[in-house]
Amino acid sequence: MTAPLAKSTGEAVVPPDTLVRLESVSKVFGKDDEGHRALDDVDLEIRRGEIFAVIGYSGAGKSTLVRLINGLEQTTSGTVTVDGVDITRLRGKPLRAIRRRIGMVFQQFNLMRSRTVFGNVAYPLQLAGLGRAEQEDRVAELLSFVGLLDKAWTYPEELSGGQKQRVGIARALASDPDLLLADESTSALDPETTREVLALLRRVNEELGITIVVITHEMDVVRAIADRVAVLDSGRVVETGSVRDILGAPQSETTQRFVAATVGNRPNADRLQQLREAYDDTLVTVTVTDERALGSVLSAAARRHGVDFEIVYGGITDLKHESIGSFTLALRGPDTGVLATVDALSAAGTVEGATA
Ligand SMILES: Nc1ncnc2c1ncn2[C@@H]1O[C@H](COP(=O)(O)OP(=O)(O)OP(=O)(O)O)[C@@H](O)[C@H]1O
Repeated sequence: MTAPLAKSTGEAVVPPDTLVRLESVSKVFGKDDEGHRALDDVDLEIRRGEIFAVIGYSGAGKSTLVRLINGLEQTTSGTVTVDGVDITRLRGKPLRAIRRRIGMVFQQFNLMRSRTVFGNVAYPLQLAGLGRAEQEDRVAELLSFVGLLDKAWTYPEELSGGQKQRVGIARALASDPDLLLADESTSALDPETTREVLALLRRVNEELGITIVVITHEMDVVRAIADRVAVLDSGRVVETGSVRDILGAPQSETTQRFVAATVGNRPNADRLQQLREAYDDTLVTVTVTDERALGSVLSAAARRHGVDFEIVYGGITDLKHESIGSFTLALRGPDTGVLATVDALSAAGTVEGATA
């Protein structure tokens, strides 16, 4: 089963590897001057083949963003382009054609209780007018992909939350979408089931080549699955970049809060103050993607500069394909040696907070 990506219309001015682009998008609910600005001047670019996460607290505008991408809502200003087609003012048949190429996965699964698993997954195929035999083949293919072939004749209420979500994913894949929008798709699940569903979404991305937009309020989800992430705060994108960069060196206060809640390897301001009081030495926090490089810098520092070190805080965080380590070090030794060590650490990673 493959999901061939439809070709762009050719009229597009967007780069060919961009599947979704939002340009200066604002969405105001209610009257313009006294209305509520759910999204405010948002620019985003989602590339073909990636898993892109949008993270934000409740009310940040995440669901509104999803509804704009799948054409359920229209922008107040700005444009949304999907595969080269500006969908901002599309209506009727052309809009439906684009929407068929976008699959949706929901937090509450949205399965029909009166239909079996088969009936739920077959539903979009029925709507598309496929014959019974074709429906059966396709549903069998989809259910074996999500590991639920043996549950075809079961009703949703007999399934666990994780199984329900796997049915939801199978149904979303039924029409061979180019893009899957997963709106808080693991928020109703326990941690173990969350891991299973995220692993399935990764297979959807890697084996079927489907671009995925993951909407979440949990940095753990971003960390486990995404390539890039945008941080949404009160309707604005406050930071966007690779997961590695965002987790390694979060810039905005909102991002720092998300990262601190998940990663736990960077001291917060209070903890840093306690460490400063407890250690007379130079304290630095160094973030690296190659822990071995850090090890060799530190052993060279001891040898060449007579600088001793102690790890006073830190740890390693696993990302999708790599890991990042963040370590707060107390460096002690001659001033010139400590400075030379900080320089060498800067070459191995990102160094922050050198305090004498
Ligand atoms: N149809 C609507 N009419 C009026 N206000 C709306 C509408 N939809 C959303 N809003 C408001 O827009 C803001 C953003 O809502 P949205 O649902 O997009 O946020 P969210 O980040 O998805 O939050 P949550 O995680 O709680 O679902 C909220 O203040 C919300 O109350």
